[in-house]
Amino acid sequence: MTQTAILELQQVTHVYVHSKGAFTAVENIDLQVAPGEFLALVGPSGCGKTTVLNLLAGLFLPTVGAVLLEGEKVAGPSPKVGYMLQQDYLFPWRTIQNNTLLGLEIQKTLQSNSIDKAVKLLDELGLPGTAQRYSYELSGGMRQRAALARTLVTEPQVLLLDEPFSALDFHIKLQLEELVKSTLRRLGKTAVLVTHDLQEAAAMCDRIIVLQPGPGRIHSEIVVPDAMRQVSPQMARSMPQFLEVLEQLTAALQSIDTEGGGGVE
Ligand SMILES: Nc1ncnc2c1ncn2[C@@H]1O[C@H](COP(=O)(O)OP(=O)(O)OP(=O)(O)O)[C@@H](O)[C@H]1O
Repeated sequence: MTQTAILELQQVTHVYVHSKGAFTAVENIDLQVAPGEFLALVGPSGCGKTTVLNLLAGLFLPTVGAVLLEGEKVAGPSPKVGYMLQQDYLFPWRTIQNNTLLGLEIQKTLQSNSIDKAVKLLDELGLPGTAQRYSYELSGGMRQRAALARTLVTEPQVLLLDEPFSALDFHIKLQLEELVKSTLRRLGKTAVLVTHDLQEAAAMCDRIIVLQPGPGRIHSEIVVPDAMRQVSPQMARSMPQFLEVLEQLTAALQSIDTEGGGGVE
């Protein structure tokens, strides 16, 4: 075990077993995520990005190998890990405040100050005055902000983000990239982002892991230059190093394509 890793995959292979047989989705994955690190997982469709995220979340256990959270073997979902998806999954019959409180209710950790905490978080995430409104009254970008509030209210150490911005308009997506990066940095969280958007990975993350399919393995990793990591995603997009990272990513995906590992998205 690497002492400094908050999350770790050790020689992880995952096989899905279904009625027609077994399918190896990912094989021999070794991966460490440092505390406070922002890691992106990219790669062609079907290379195992969501499988890796679900393994990190403890939603299922690896067929071979181990997943460690703070050095402890993961045996199921942990309150230390929050998960945010492309769809917001807000309940339409609950107010935004009560949607935000859902995680605390599930964890049975609701306290007298929980409502204040939820409302403060909604304010901080740019949703003042929405606590008593319903999700159908909000725009897609506002709903994803509410989903982020619901994920953060339980104070997870690690956030797993599975294409959380992919259903949004470009400029809303840029706004949320700014908000998520600045909020998670301020709170000192660790994050793993799955995305098909190479620009998003380059603008938001410290390190990018490129996976290749057939079965899913690590193809390469790209460390984002320090200068880009210190600034907002929007500023990172305007730096010359941004194009260099994109070129490296494109070359990695092209080489996977050439090797016949699957289509590049
Ligand atoms: N429950 C399951 N049962 C059987 N096979 C599965 C299951 N879930 C995923 N797979 C297969 O495992 C492989 C990896 O899937 P996964 O969803 O992790 O890939 P992905 O890189 O996230 O794909 P995408 O980019 O399209 O979302 C795919 O070939 C997929 O068909």
